Amino acid sequence: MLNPSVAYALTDVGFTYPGTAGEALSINRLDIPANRVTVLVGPNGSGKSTLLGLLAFLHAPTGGELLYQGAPVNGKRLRDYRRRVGLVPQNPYLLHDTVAANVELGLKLRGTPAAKRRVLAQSVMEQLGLDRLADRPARDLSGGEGQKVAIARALVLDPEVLLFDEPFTYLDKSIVAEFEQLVGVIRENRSQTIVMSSHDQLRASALADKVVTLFEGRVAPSSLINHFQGQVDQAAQLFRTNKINIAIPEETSAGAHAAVEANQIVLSRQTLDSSMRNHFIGRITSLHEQGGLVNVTVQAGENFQVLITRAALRDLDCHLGDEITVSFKSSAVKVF
Ligand SMILES: Nc1ncnc2c1ncn2[C@@H]1O[C@H](COP(=O)(O)OP(=O)(O)OP(=O)(O)O)[C@@H](O)[C@H]1O
Repeated sequence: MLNPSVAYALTDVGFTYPGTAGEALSINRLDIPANRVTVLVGPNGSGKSTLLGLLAFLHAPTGGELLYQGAPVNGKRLRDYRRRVGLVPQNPYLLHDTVAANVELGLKLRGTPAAKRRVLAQSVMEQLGLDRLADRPARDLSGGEGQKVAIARALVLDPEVLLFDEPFTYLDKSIVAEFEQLVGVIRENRSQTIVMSSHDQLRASALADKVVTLFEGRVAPSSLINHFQGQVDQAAQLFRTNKINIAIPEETSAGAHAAVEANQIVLSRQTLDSSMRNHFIGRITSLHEQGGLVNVTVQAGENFQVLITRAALRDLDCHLGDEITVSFKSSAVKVF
């Protein structure tokens, strides 16, 4: 049944690049909410660009079912669907022409009259601070400016979905702030579906209504901010990395990866007397502000990243290099 709050629904979706042996993507179940911001995070090669390619209808899944607004997407109608979304790729292709001509490109291909094209492009260029560059050859632009042109080219078509592949890669700090503002406005208006990929999990989380973590082509059960490799010792109910042993939920049987959300970890000066089964004593190796919270890195055998409020940090009265205990429940550990 059509659920208007879901833009894309994926069931058992697989994708294999032609001529390759293994699946680049294998997703059991994933909904992308409509008119919300979804961020895809995950390490290099985890499948973010491949998934964006499916959501942009560049290619059809090689297995499973992809529904867009409740309708199944198949190879035949990909071109029609493609017109409804705007993809800004990691390395956008720019024409040997002016910035304005590049921004107008999609409109031109759709047969929009020249006068209307100019008005629409002008408005988007102003919004992105590109208007002063309108007559410059696009090929002479910096990486960040080129990325902005590609963003403008997608925005000007007013698509139902905007897809951004690693928008932070080339953007310098001030442009990132502008981009975040733009996404914030679209998010508040609830007028378009946005899906973007990012390496920067914490920055992306601050922008997102939903964060999807990909790992080896699959959707991971947790973010990978605290991600450890090792193996399960089921008898001892432990996940053993080669540095520490982490208490895990009873029912866990196998998995070579364990992850704990940064906000599930508690910091304390002394080891807490609590029901939490995981306690590791370590030292603070970095402290920095992140989206109104403080990101504390603790080296306690493994590196742990913990997000706490500024008030909590003040109460703890801890500083760089101090000894500190990280604690979390076994139920906070996701093994996969
Ligand atoms: N055109 C292609 N042909 C064959 N294999 C590909 C192709 N593009 C990607 N792959 C493979 O598919 C897997 C997923 O790659 P993808 O580019 O989707 O990951 P990603 O998460 O976007 O990575 P990155 O963060 O490095 O951009 C990788 O194993 C990659 O080598």
